[in-house]
Amino acid sequence: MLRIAVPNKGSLSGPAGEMLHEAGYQQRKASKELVLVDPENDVEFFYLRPRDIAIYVSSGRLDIGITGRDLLLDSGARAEEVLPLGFARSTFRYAAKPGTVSTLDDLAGLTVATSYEGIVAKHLADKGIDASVVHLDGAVETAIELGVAQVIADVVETGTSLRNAGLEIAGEPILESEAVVIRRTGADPHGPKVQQFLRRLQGVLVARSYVMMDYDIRAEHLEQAVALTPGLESPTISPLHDQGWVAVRSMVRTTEAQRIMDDLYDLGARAILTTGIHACRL
Ligand SMILES: Nc1ncnc2c1ncn2[C@@H]1O[C@H](COP(=O)(O)OP(=O)(O)OP(=O)(O)O)[C@@H](O)[C@H]1O
Ligand SMILES: O=P(O)(O)OC[C@H]1O[C@H](OP(=O)(O)OP(=O)(O)O)[C@H](O)[C@@H]1O
Ligand SMILES: [Mg+2]
Repeated sequence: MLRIAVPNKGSLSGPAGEMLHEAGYQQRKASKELVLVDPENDVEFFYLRPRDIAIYVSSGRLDIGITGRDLLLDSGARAEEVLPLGFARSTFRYAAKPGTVSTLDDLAGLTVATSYEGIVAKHLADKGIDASVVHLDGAVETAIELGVAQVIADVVETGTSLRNAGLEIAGEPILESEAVVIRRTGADPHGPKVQQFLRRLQGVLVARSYVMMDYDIRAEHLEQAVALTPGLESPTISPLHDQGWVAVRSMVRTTEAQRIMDDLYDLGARAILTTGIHACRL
């Protein structure tokens, strides 16, 4: 049975559960459930603190886990990213009172408060900056106001938390993060159960970002139309009863669908339809 670590709370938890549900797996009904066996799919889910997931996976006791790239790197655990999942996107940045820190060199001699001590200590060492790091569990934006540090390093998504605390970003992002699937470093990458799990999640990612587009076009414009909708491999072309026309079916990116429909219409295509994809295997 495949053993999978899933975040039990925080920003990763809800979207991870939704993605697993869309991939056809049973998910827990109550947020207090810690373990769930899904016998039909031959998997067992362990709901763990997001910060602990890389450690469990690196120990080899669990086969696979969903966590944040930033949490994986911060843990220093021997686990590696195998599939980015596109949710819980954030950047990890330094911030300070306006006018106090403009370049990384200005951090020298200062104290940085963070919940991600592993990432920050490594970044400072890599850049050769001699600054102190103080570990706090959360709400680090307040550390500057309360005099515990002059700088913070934290997750930034919209920037609202920084603005509310009267802070501004200092320097370039330390890293860009999103939810990722992780495995123990060096684990057999070809195990059939793991491959099936990854294919299911990839299917969800594709279903979320593509729609199926169908349209009719005069045969003489087919090549131009196909250039607009090349599909993932190649579009399906079917004859229509009226021999001057053909029907085309192709997958297109959801974000580009409206522009492509306009361009196809201008080319003379008609009966242009898009339909959602619920699940797929590529
Ligand atoms: N506001 C946010 N937007 C997007 N991703 C976020 C946000 N806050 C945290 N994350 C991501 O969530 C993961 C951290 O999960 P974790 O559960 O520890 O913290 P949290 O979501 O801040 O929840 P909490 O602080 O309530 O425990 C990291 O990968 C981080 O990048
Ligand atoms: O840029 P924003 O959209 O404001 O998001 C970033 C904030 O979200 C997270 O905080 P959370 O609410 O999880 O509190 P925490 O600091 O206790 O983790 C993170 O630690 C930042 O504070
Ligand atoms: Mg948080």
